[in-house]
Amino acid sequence: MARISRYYDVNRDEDGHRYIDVKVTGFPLLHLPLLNKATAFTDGERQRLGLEGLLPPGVSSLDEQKHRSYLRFRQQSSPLEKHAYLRALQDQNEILYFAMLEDHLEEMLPIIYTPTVGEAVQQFSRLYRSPRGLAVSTRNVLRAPQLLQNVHQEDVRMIVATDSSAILGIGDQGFGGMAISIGKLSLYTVAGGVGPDKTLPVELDVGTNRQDLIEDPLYIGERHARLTGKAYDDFIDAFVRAVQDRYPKAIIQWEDFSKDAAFHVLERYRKVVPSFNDDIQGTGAVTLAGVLRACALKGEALRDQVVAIHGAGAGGAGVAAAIREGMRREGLTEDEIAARVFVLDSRGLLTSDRAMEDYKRPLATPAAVAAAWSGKDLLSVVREGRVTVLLGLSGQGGIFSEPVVRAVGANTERPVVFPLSNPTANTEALPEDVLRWTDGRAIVATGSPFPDVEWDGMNHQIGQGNNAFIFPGLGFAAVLTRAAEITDAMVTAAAYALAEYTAQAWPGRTYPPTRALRAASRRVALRVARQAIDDGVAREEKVRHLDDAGLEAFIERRFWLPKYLPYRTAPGASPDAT
Ligand SMILES: NC(=O)c1ccc[n+]([C@@H]2O[C@H](COP(=O)([O-])OP(=O)(O)OC[C@H]3O[C@@H](n4cnc5c(N)ncnc54)[C@H](O)[C@@H]3O)[C@@H](O)[C@H]2O)c1
Ligand SMILES: O=C(O)C[C@H](O)C(=O)O
Ligand SMILES: [Mn+2]
Repeated sequence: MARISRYYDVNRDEDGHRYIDVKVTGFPLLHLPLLNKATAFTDGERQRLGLEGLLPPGVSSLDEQKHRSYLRFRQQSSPLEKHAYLRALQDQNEILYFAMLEDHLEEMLPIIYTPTVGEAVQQFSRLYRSPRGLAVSTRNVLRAPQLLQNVHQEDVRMIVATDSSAILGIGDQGFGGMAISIGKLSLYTVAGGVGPDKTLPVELDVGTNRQDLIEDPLYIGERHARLTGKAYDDFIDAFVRAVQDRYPKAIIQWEDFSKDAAFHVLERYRKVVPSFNDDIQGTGAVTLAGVLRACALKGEALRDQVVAIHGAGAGGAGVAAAIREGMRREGLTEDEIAARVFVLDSRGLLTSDRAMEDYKRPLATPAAVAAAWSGKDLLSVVREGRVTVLLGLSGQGGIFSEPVVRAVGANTERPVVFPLSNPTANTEALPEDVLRWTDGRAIVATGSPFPDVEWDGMNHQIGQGNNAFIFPGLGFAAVLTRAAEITDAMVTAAAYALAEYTAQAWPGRTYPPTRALRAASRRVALRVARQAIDDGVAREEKVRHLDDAGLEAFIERRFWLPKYLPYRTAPGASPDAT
């Protein structure tokens, strides 16, 4: 039936129940993370699969295994130790890993994902224990088709690929960026319903410009400067072509490419292979959603706001484009928008009379708008532009200083301040400072998780404005509809879906709590799938004529859940043969 892996398939018995046809038995079976049930193998399975004597005699249920693993998790002494523990569990038994994650999502999300994943990236060579995903590097990219053949999965649908040139706000990380691809894909499974057998994390190791990494004897990546220009393009071309040959149904998420490469790679491939850039598009959508919610909490419209975006890289430019689109939908003209959305890079406000990279041009403020201002730095822009919404995507920890935040607070009763840079140390301002400097009037959301803030007897929930609320649902919808392309309208639909879900389920908040990530992702998936159908890019026949209820049921049925299935050996397979 479904071709899943070189090592197993999933079939249905006479009664329609799913079971796994294993082609591997004995010791190797206990070392394949997608197949290993460990102590949950039943006595019958142990006898049939050549496992007798290889496991302790006690047979555990998944619940008992979860309990045991959770106790061990709690004994780890630091977030990084916890991360390493969960990664090791993932590499031993993926069903158990995801089952536990599902039960403790809010507690474990900051461990497998932002912020701890940032540390895991930096320590990758030191933490490295076992292989996961695909490492394409300058030494093997010419054999990319063969590398893809070496992957055991037969039907990969979701790929997260990074060249590690701009990981979170911590820059070039060489091979360590693989931890980000792995972490994002865990969210695809736990929040987005994409089975782990359908996911593939990829590191595109084009080198690193970090001399300290190149000289570190423990570093496990390529030890040379990054490829640039044609050599870089040839590298990515070879990867994309090999993916298309082996996995024609795969969607690619480009992750943490530094600004120029981010835009270049997105534009070069988005019509070639269904793909999107998470930092540009996912971040744009999640920020638009949160700002729409903040406006609703203020009792105002987006079109009434003046927005400053600090940081003009992949994230900042994506956010600017999304906010502009939101204002367009509320009826503002291009000229009106240009006078309401200000983008700053490290040299200050982008104005049309200034030198800047091409991708920034469409975001520049007409020179006339700011001609009379006393300065083009952040404080001047906030004051003289009368900014009411301040968004941080510069990766510069603490750059939203007290005067800047107070200045936003002087322009509006409810200032909206979102320091969105990750990880925690790169946050532009601490939520409690923002609330203190605005006498508790600010609406605050951050990219990394922060606890609630008590101010003047009031509890302020700090929303997590992180693209984790967008990409799992966006990618899942693209997978389910077999989208030929990920259109801008699909990304925008994701933003409005998140805002709609939050308004209904969590009315007082900018973003849902992370324990609701799965429910939020389902809504995102539903709206994005609808948009894919409306845009004519859905290649999956089965979804094209479904109404919303039908589409929702389709998504629900396909949402992967961590459960052990019974095992049979394929006809002809004998114990210990592979
Ligand atoms: N919350 C989220 O979901 C989310 C998503 C994407 C990115 N981010 C964060 O945004 C930050 C930037 O990421 P990126 O992918 O855009 O990186 P990038 O390398 O593409 O861009 C960084 C940009 O920061 C700006 N910058 C640097 N120093 C500055 C300064 N002193 N003043 C003003 N601007 C300055 C520059 O314009 C630069 O282009 C990171 O910290 C990242 O974690 C958050
Ligand atoms: O990885 C995250 O937490 C969000 C975002 O993609 C980032 O680069 O910061
Ligand atoms: Mn990112």
